Amino acid sequence: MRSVRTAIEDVLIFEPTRHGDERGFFSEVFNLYAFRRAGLPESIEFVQDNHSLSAEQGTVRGLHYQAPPHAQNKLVRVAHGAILDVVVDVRKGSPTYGEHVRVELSRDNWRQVLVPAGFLHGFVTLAPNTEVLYKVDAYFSRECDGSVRWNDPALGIDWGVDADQAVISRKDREAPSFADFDSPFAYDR
Ligand SMILES: Cc1cn([C@H]2C[C@H](O)[C@@H](COP(=O)(O)OP(=O)(O)O[C@H]3O[C@@H](C)C(=O)[C@@H](O)[C@H]3O)O2)c(=O)[nH]c1=O
Repeated sequence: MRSVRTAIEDVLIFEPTRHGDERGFFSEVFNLYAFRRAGLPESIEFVQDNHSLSAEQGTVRGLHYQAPPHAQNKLVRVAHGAILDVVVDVRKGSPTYGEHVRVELSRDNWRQVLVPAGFLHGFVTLAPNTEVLYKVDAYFSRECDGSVRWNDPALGIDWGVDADQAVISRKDREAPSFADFDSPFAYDR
């Protein structure tokens, strides 16, 4: 399995092998040994699998984080459809604080992104009926669940969708601005 670095340290892209034949394909979408060899940190042990369906193209989910002590590393992939995945560094003191990477994940490119704790995460769907699956290494905590306004100009993210066209939850529409966000994460190097 290949892994690819991104412009932000610690945000990794994994490319598991897909074995195609006349029936379709087979793929080990997660193999702990192979992922460790490809760069998944030893400290990450996944405990929960999540799966979401977004019916409409142009659905935005994000930007989300879970604060300590329930901070989550996430390994994100797409089983059907496609997304533009967005990861924003909010580790205080990080040389890339406030910067983001965008990665297209799809049923066709079969890529996975590691979203480290200390990053905001969100995506916009690029196709109808897109199914996103991700592993997390801390259980969901409603109290530690937080969000930042997805299209805050201060973040300068090109989502490729206008605010009045995006399908978005009420919680995400009302999320605080980046200026009002006091990040609970620190850069620990
Ligand atoms: C995230 C989550 C939500 N829920 C519940 C809470 C709520 O009633 C319902 C829908 O939750 P949300 O609106 O937060 O779902 P959603 O907007 O899809 O939230 C997700 O967005 C992406 C971008 C992420 O990175 C995830 O970590 C998560 O924050 O599911 C759980 O039971 N467990 C979970 O782990």
